Amino acid sequence: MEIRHATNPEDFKQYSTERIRKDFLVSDLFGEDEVNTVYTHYDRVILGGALPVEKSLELTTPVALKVDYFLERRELGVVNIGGLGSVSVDGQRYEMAARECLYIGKGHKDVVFASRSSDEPAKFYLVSTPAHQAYPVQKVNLQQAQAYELGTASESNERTLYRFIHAEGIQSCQLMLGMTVLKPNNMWNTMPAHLHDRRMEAYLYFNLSDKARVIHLMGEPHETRHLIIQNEQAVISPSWSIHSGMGTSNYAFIWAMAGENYTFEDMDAVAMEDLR
Ligand SMILES: O=C(O)C(=O)C[C@H](O)C(=O)CO
Ligand SMILES: [Zn+2]
Repeated sequence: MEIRHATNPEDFKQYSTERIRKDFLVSDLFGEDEVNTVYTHYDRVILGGALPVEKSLELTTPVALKVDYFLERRELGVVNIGGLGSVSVDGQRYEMAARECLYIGKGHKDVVFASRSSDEPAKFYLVSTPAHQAYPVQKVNLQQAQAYELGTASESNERTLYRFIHAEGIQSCQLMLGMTVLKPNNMWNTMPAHLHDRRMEAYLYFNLSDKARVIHLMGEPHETRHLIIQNEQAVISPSWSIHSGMGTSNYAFIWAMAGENYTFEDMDAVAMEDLR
């Protein structure tokens, strides 16, 4: 498991392109027949990917966690961005179609990822956060999730924001997770931008063609930087950073937050005139 340390926004101002990518861009989550994880010191969130092709894959316990099993003191959100598959939790199997989300609470010992077909494997994006209480395993799909229609055609940001794991949906200790899908010919997400100092956030961009890119904006509002992001790469957004993107085509992304407050409502909007 790779470990990413946290950054002070004052230091961040000096970072080169290479350093920004090294610290905040998460690539190569999805290797064939691999489970890959990245531990961030931002609210101790772990990002991961599981891509079972020829065999099923167990969620093993990285030595660095110093526990007997992965979910001993953690909870986990799983979203399938690939073909049909399943996730088994202590022997109970959950079929996972594309864009379905499974929440697995603290205390479950065995988690196994599998694909229905190696020609069109499932691809599981994982987000795990520390947990103090055991909430039940639950699954949700796009039809069942709370959906919000956001943006306007004139601002090129018409999109549907689905909330999966949140206070009025699947219950968790601190993980909040959902998916935002941009409509065709719409490229902007999360502009006007916002901050939420009580929570970090991570975005996994997907559904981009090989040549398409998202220009992701980060940093304090008066000192922004950018990352050029490819399909199925994630970006870590510290609590002091805006997180907004503009694509060369439309795309979708999975957002996940963790930290102190379990709400969307404590976000601070950033005025356009404050962006630099
Ligand atoms: O499209 C959007 O806007 C988002 O998806 C915003 C994220 O959900 C977010 O940043 C929540 O804090
Ligand atoms: Zn946010």
